[in-house]
Amino acid sequence: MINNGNDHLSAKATKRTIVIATKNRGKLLEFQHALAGLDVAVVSLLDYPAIADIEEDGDTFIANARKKAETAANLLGVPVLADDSGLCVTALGGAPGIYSARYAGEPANDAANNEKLLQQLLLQPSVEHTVVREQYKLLSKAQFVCVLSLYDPAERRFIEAEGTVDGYILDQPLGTFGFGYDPLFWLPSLDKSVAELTPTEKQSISHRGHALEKLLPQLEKFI
Ligand SMILES: O=P(O)(O)OP(=O)(O)OP(=O)(O)OC[C@H]1O[C@@H](n2cnc3c(O)ncnc32)[C@H](O)[C@@H]1O
Ligand SMILES: [Mg+2]
Repeated sequence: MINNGNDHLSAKATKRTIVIATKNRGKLLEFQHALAGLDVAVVSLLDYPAIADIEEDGDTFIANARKKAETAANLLGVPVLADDSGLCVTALGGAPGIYSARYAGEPANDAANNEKLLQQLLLQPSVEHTVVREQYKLLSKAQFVCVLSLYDPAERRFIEAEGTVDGYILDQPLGTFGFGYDPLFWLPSLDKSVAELTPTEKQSISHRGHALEKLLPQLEKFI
């Protein structure tokens, strides 16, 4: 158990608590929403300021998810779940991918990332221009990817799941819900952007929702 001098914080890492190795408030809200029915406190690394930022220097989503989960779990002495996710845009050869959070540089900034994404796409000669809702254009196919990894320090093992969702990149933001690239991600199956979905709707269709659904049967024994 980490000794950060705050007993009330250490006390959070007990039974009926799940720690998510994230500092992203948007992700945290989604986990809290998805796990609300389990009567479990969902806390994040924002609750443990003594834990330094974990460098995401892996080449893959899975490597980064494992590193975040294992590092935090070993420090806290409890199982920890990590999420490494991102946006892969076909016309950009899969970019920003694992670099999605800091696409426009440090510190991470959703608005700047979205602006950079549109700039990069508009430089591409191959961009598609299907029009939706009369004034929105679709610029490229894209996929959101989410890899979840839970590390259990007692058994020294990982449990993992991946989820994806396919869509298109819009030429301008649409909708106010969610976080990150949600206002630029169009779902043809719903005729909506991800940022137009309620938390429940996003969970039912998103990369994170799909990954969590797969992981849940194994996750329940840790919470
Ligand atoms: O590493 P942590 O602390 O969890 O937070 P992070 O924001 O750095 O998270 P990642 O390293 O996994 O990078 C994921 C980025 O991909 C984007 N992203 C992932 N899931 C998304 C979603 O559901 N909606 C919109 N953008 C998303 C968004 O820009 C995230 O910052
Ligand atoms: Mg990150």
